[in-house]
Amino acid sequence: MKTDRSRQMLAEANQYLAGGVASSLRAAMKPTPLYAAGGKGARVYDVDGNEYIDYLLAYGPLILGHSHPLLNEKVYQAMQKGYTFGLQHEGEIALAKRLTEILPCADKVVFSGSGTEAVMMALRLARAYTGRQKVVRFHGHYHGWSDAIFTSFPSADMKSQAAGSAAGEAVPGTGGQSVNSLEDVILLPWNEPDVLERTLTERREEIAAVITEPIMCNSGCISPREGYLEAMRKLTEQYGIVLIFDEVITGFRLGLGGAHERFGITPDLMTMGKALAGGIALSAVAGKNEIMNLVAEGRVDHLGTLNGNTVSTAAAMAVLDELGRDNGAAYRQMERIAGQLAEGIRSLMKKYNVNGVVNQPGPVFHMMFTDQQEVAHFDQFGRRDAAKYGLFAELMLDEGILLRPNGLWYVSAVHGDKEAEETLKAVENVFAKRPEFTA
Ligand SMILES: Cc1ncc(COP(=O)(O)O)c(C=O)c1O
Ligand SMILES: NCC(=O)CCC(=O)O
Repeated sequence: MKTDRSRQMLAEANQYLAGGVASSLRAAMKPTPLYAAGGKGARVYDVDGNEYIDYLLAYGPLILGHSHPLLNEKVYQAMQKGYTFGLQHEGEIALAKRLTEILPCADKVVFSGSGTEAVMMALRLARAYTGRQKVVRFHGHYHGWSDAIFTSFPSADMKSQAAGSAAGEAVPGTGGQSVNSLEDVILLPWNEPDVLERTLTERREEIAAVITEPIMCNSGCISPREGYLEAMRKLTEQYGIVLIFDEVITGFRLGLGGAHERFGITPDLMTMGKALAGGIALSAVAGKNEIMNLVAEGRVDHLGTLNGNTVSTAAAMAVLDELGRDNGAAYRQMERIAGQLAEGIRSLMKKYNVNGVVNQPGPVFHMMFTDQQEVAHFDQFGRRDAAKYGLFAELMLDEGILLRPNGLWYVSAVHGDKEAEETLKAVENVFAKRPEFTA
């Protein structure tokens, strides 16, 4: 695979763009960060003329794949009237109404630009609502890069998360983060009901919110243990603590109603982003009236110049139309293809004596190389062979498959049998050719 042009462009970018890439994670791609030339459907093309089946999907948003005709049409139509007004417009009412119809937890919503902002807003609402300061979050989860909650990127560096773990202390994850920013954050291991119960019971007077990914997609796509989220719901309710589901990944991906609909557990607040507008910047917080009305009452400020702009709201309506069509055909398709891939990879692991685990809760899954039988806890995720997976992702590029270097795969509604078949062939080629994967 040729990468000359991408390498040249990175060298040029480095002169003007700090770090060369637009989000720090992207620098990790081997053999070099790639430059996109375009994408169509499930495929993406780079500037060296390589074509890939895309499972990076822009880190999650491209749930309808690249350049989807309906999304293009609706965005173009919206642009003809104006990109954004700073005035109110019909599209934001339509989308807000639609979200309250499809999300079980949503009486009302507010719009913002990124998942990071949605999380900031949800935490603010929770503190205002309860009059308390502390927030419980968990090892291995990621809730955006704001000072208020950032503790390092889980798959990139486990150390800072582990450092304070015994004391429930969260440690700032990056240079420049206010050293006091996490004073109000209590960091706990996830999927441990006893630890949660003890902490919430002992510190209930101080805790405003518990924030969790309903499935730990950022670290191994680990599912909650039986009864864990139910216990979390029950305890938070009992102690008047706001339960926030961060559904920036799971929202619109595990189903139109996200993970909370799938699990039948209604959080007080939910954050969403990524897939919501199919690749155009838009995020939102949804929740129950009691909390969301703090905005209407002027007790919580919610701001953002581009919030609810015409282009992003039109894009989201198109995404929701397409995902809701034919009684959720898109979800059946994504589930089927993701299941086929996960099962196929597991059988190839067996066939070639490769030690590994694939956790596949839905159209997002995590593939790991490890000697362990299962990865059901963050500690087990920490023991996977991340470097080996990095090599695998690099070798898959040669086979025409674009993967996120950390093991997380996203499947879109336009990935079909042909893509799945080509992909499994590619996995087989890598396992067959390279002895380092065989146990
Ligand atoms: C669960 C979760 N929450 C929040 C975020 C932050 O979203 P964004 O990158 O749009 O700021 C992400 C991913 O980036 C995420 O995976
Ligand atoms: N799930 C976390 C991400 O996808 C982060 C993407 C980014 O900040 O570039």
